[in-house]
Amino acid sequence: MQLSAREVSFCYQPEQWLFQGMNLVIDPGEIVGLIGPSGSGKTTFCKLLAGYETPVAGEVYLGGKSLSNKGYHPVQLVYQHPEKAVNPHWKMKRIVSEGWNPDKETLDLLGIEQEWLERWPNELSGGELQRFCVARALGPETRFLIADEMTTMLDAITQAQLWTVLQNIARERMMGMLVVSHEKSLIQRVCHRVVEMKRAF
Ligand SMILES: Nc1ncnc2c1ncn2[C@@H]1O[C@H](COP(=O)(O)OP(=O)(O)OP(=O)(O)O)[C@@H](O)[C@H]1O
Repeated sequence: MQLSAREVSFCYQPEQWLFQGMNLVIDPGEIVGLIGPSGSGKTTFCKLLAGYETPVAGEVYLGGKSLSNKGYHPVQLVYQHPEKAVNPHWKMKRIVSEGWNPDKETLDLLGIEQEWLERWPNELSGGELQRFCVARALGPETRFLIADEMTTMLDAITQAQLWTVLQNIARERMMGMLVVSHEKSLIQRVCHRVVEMKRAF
């Protein structure tokens, strides 16, 4: 099952195009890097792939079909700020189980300690919280993971751990990934190929 953007164009204001005619195909198990200047629309493109925004022109397909917003979304997005991606009024146990019930093996792989499940989001570090956001996104129905500056705020050890786990999962499950980062070394290390987003203006 491929994830593909075909001739996708997007603008927040009429006629003020952020990008036009963007094409991208990601194969199962493939890890693609997305780079480009600040403000070129990388995050917006990620949101289109994950179904958070709808293209103004063109279309995003998953397995040849238009994206559906019903049920568990097979394209999951994890972004830079985990604290903005969780409900502060829920304990971690409930947050991590929003889309599926992560098994102990997945939690262990991501270095999530059982005791953290009983905590509130503000009782965890950014790195600990991001591990939960990754676990939440890795349901068995996830076919593609969109990682938008996912480890930018984390220390080097946590970064390395998370990427090693995700590379293994991508290979074992044939899960495709799009990795957005300004860090060239990370992109080179993790991705099979790189595409560049250019400003439309
Ligand atoms: N909801 C919104 N409404 C209006 N404009 C927006 C909205 N979200 C983003 N923008 C604008 O769209 C442009 C692209 O933003 P986006 O976050 O997609 O870029 P980016 O390439 O991911 O940038 P960075 O590398 O700095 O994270 C920016 O100029 C931004 O101000």
